Amino acid sequence: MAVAEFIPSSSFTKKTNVYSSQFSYVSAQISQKRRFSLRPLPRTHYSQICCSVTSKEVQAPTVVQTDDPKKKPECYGVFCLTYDLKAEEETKSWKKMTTVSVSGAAGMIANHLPFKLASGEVFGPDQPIALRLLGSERSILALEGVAMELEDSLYPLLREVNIGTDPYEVFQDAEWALLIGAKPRGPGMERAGLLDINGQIFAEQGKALNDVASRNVKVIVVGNPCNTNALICLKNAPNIPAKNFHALTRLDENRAKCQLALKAGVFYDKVSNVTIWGNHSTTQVPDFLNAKINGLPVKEVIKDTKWLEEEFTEKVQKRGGVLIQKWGRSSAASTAVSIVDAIRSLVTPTPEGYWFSTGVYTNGNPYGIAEDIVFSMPCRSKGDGDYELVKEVIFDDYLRSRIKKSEDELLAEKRCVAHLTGEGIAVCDLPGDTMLPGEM
Ligand SMILES: NC(=O)C1=CN([C@@H]2O[C@H](COP(=O)(O)OP(=O)(O)OC[C@H]3O[C@@H](n4cnc5c(N)ncnc54)[C@H](OP(=O)(O)O)[C@@H]3O)[C@@H](O)[C@H]2O)C=CC1
Ligand SMILES: O=C([O-])CC(=O)C(=O)O
Repeated sequence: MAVAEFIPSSSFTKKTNVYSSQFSYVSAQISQKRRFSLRPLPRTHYSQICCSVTSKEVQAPTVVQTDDPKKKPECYGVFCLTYDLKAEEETKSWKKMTTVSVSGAAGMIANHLPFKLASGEVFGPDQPIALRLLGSERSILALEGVAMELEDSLYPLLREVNIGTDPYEVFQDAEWALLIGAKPRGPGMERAGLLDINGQIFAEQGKALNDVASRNVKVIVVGNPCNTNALICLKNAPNIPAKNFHALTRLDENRAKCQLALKAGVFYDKVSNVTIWGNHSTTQVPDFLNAKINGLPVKEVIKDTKWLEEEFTEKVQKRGGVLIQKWGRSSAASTAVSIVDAIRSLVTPTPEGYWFSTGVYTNGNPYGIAEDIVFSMPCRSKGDGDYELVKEVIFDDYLRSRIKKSEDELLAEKRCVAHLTGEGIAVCDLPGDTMLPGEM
């Protein structure tokens, strides 16, 4: 019985490909519901199954005979393979496969992210996933390399890997779209130029998502400038709820937690309720007024207000830039970790009294922030992929004035990309200090 056609590694005939034999083999077995292997077998058994494969067919694995019949009750053929039956039991409790599309999949962040997604640490140990990786003509070989490494990692939950260069193919039925690919900034580059070039990418990808992704796809925009790119993306995807689009500001939240922990002399798990308000730029506002350390307001633990308003705030705002100076490239591993955190926060119920930051579409927000932009705000989730805004936050003049600055910046960015959001002619009047973290 032919259940899978083996595609040799490195063989790509179409723009989007199921990558290599391992994955086509595994997915074909799922659809056939074969008794003997509903998921990749444990390492020790894997080669046994592989070796029984002819060029066109997957055949039943060779039955393992016991030397001493007394040791094992009578069994017949495939029923001797008790470990496989156990595997079937395990996979029975698995959820339906979820499809995750990742753009910029051959870049630095993607060096880390797909492996975390495949490991089960993001969506859970019972959530099989299909990974669809988007690259370009210039990165297709590197993307093949990513797929090979995924293959060699033997992740049981990773059931399919596709790579491709056409977002209309790679985003097909995506339930999660992690949009990382964007042109990096260069020295002397005008901000407006960056918005325009990267904006085009997100306009195109928004259209593709609109046409082919799941109607309830959750989109996390990472590529900078992520807030306005997320706005462009959602405006080009009118058939997907605007609420489903996020700009990644979780890295900023994590950075802020780290700085507060350092100052207070506590481990960072004691720091909570840190909101990043506004833009993922140097106008972002790490909120120390509502944040907590060991359940107490930060200001009761760190009494140095000058430090909080000046040093702390600036440190978080400019952390990306300082890192670029040290590393010679922008944060990649910690960004991947923060994407994991951002997804987990949406697929896990937020514990009572806590919240997390994410950049979301302003549409009836309770804080008086301008509508129709993507603004980072405090959110909670029931764990269903959706979120609600947190109402129990307080403001003072300092916080309000800082939030206003970030709001002004985002409104200016929005005017600058009006041609990409279908709102007329672009007018770029960006304030002078709208450099992205890391822009030098
Ligand atoms: N929101 C946040 O917290 C953070 C955001 N970022 C942003 O994430 C993005 C990706 O970062 P990182 O993975 O380190 O970057 P890399 O330069 O390593 O990879 C970026 C990828 O983007 C793709 N890309 C798409 N369009 C273009 C284009 N026009 N020119 C050049 N490359 C393009 C490229 O892949 P291909 O050739 O396949 O298209 C490239 O591999 C950047 O915009 C970065 O600023 C980074 C850190 C934190
Ligand atoms: O500035 C960059 O390109 C990377 C970035 O967003 C960050 O590290 O926060």
